[in-house]
Amino acid sequence: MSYEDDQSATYVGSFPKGFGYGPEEPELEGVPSRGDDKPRILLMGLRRSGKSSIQKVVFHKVSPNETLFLESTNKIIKDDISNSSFVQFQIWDIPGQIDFFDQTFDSEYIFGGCGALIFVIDAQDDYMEALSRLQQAVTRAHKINEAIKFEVFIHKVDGLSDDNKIETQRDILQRATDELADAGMDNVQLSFYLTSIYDHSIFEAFSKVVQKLIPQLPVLENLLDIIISNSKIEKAFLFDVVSKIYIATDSSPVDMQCYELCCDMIDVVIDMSCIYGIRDDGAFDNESGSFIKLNSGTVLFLREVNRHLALVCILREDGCENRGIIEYNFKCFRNAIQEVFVARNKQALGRNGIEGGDIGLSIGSGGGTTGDPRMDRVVKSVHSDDGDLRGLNGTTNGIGHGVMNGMMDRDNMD
Ligand SMILES: Nc1nc2c(ncn2[C@@H]2O[C@H](COP(=O)(O)OP(=O)(O)OP(=O)(O)O)[C@@H](O)[C@H]2O)c(=O)[nH]1
Repeated sequence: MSYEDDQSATYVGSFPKGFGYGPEEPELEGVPSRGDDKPRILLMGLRRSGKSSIQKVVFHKVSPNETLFLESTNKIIKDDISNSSFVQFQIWDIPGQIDFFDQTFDSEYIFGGCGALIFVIDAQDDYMEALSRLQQAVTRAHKINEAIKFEVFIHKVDGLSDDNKIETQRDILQRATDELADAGMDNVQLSFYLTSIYDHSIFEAFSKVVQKLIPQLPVLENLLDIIISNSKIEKAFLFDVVSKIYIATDSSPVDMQCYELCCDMIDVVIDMSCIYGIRDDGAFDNESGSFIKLNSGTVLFLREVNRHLALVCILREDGCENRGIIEYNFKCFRNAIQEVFVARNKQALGRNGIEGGDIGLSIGSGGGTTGDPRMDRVVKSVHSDDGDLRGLNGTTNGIGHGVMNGMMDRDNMD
């Protein structure tokens, strides 16, 4: 068994040249590349279950139909996904025929540095063999590395009716947990997802897998909660633009249609930028953004956070009467994200500056401080009794920022 890097997997298929997973954004300069110590995601499952297709569709913009004739993988393919600071990992595509008990399979090495193991089960096929392989893989991997997150993709569900999907998921979940219990591993948690490369389900599932590997997730979620509550936004996603996986969202539940709408918005903006953008490499720059009103009374708002990250929000038309406040709050949000990057970089460099953990703690504690003074400046848009829109300084911690308050106060402006 050879462990070669797949050179062909380092560019982004149909995306404009220069807008792939290129070098990290400038703010990461100086941070040593962590290479093999990046979180590793293993893609496992029987042959032809769809592992390579998933990887190609999600991270290399291959269209689902192009996967129809993919050749079977016969060696471990490593794919380095080094995008924004929050999206950095390796995906290892493990061939379906691999034997975990073979001496050439270095399970200590493979499972040892693994953050998540995705096991793909073909829901259109008989899955009994897949379930026994799943149990073998989980048992082996858990013995070596108890921290691994186990994610089961019940895949190719596009071929099943809605009732059949639910029934298949219930059956697989039941059997998989029973088998693990029989093997004395009932303490191991498996997460199940219904997926298909022919719709957004695979992106949604991958989003959730990747989020579990982002240590700053609670911080990001909190920042999103703050911006939505202060800007009359209904739902906000922080997207990795290239893959269209969302690396964080606010704490309200995710509705699949909203997610799809936001993905479509990214496509529209990228397409427009590529066609009419002034830069040769098209796509995103720090002025990228868009405000789209739909005839349903919904408004989509997209702003670039950095070269690979975008904030995409959904709001009601009456919630964007004062767009200035939203734009202003977005700037606070962008600065806050920037500070999270800085903290992360400092951590990566092992310096004793701001520590990412500290930020996470102070936000997560709900004690009122965001841990990030810039986010405390978020301006809250509220309707006063007389119907006026007023800008108030952030109520997240009660820390006053008189200047900002004065700037955004509608009465003062009048
Ligand atoms: N209907 C349907 N077909 C899929 C889906 N995902 C993958 N396929 C098809 O499944 C077949 C096998 O996909 P691969 O990605 O090569 O499978 P693999 O698991 O990597 O296979 P090995 O390399 O042999 O381990 C291809 O013809 C894909 O087009 C899906 O979501 N729905």
